Amino acid sequence: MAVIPVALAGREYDVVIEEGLLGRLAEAAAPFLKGYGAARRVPFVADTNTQRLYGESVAANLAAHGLAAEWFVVEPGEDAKTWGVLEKLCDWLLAMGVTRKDHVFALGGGVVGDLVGFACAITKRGCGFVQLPTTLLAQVDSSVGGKTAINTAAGKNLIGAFHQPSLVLIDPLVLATLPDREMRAGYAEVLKYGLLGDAAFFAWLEANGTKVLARDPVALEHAIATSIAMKARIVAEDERETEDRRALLNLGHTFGHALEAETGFSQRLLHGEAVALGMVLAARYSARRDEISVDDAERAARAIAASGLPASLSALGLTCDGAALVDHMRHDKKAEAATLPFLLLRALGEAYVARDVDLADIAAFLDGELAV
Ligand SMILES: O=C(O)C(=O)C[C@@H](O)[C@H](O)[C@H](O)COP(=O)(O)O
Repeated sequence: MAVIPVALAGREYDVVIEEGLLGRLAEAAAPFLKGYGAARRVPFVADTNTQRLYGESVAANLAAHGLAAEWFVVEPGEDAKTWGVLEKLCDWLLAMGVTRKDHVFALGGGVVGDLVGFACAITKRGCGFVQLPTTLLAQVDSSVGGKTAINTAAGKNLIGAFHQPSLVLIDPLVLATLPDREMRAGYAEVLKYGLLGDAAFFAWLEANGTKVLARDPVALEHAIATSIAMKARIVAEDERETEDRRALLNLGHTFGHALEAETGFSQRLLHGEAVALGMVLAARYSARRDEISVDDAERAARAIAASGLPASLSALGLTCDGAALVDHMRHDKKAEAATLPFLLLRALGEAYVARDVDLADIAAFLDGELAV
């Protein structure tokens, strides 16, 4: 078991990692479970998969404590992060009578967590929520740190708010049923922590990545806890991404979000896969600027490819050119009046924010990568 505090003054919360936590939800989340009305209803949001897999056991555990789980269920996938679904969810929370002192439970991956977090940020101007992440990506990344959002036609996560959860409960056992492709997509974010800030962890992942992907309990818990410890530290230092610190967590995302936009946020490229390819591009672009060696860039690409993640832009079969991808990047939330900051590498294990990147050069670089 590991407990990692996210040290935000006055709003500190814990991330608890322990096998079997979901089956003991009523005990683990006791301070945040109140229940409305005579039936003592508790609002849960899930997707059809997580509701089918865990709905019954969660409801039984709550029932044993005199509480009744009420469900708002969305379709799996990014289509749930839309205005339409958000509106229905907020109306449902209002109809349930949720107050600012209450907590909504988000049982699912990053899509459910981001959607619920944003709904809770704006319902009654802010009610509480508890993250119960069921994918590796949500466990190591999106459930922690309070970035909540929906997507719009203009791009990914462009409408949202910073709204921290009150508790994050991570049960690594739920990953047993996660499809391998989703597991690999989450593993991309684990590799990200090594690449951006911890060379020793990156080397450990090169040696132990197969065990993590095979859900070896010891390797998996180490990977999750190390990832979250870094994220918690960075979020506590720069909660709202104003000081070039939290932006480091965006390594691979500027390229990645552009690829997701170009592929229509579809199953063709999952978020973690786009980030993996984005990190390869960030590493290669860093080598193009002579900031890391070509050998190091290819070492990063090999670690990504060895995990079964996409490491070649040309293999995606896109029909667009580099300029079209750069157009998607112009919507990046990191964009400033005169420049678009890029997350690049000074070393494997040391990312930094570059403000001197010429977008025409990025387009030319991407044309080269599309053609290789
Ligand atoms: O928590 C953060 O900060 C991150 O940037 C983590 C990312 O991995 C995550 O995908 C985040 O939601 C992306 O943020 P965005 O600001 O680029 O939408």
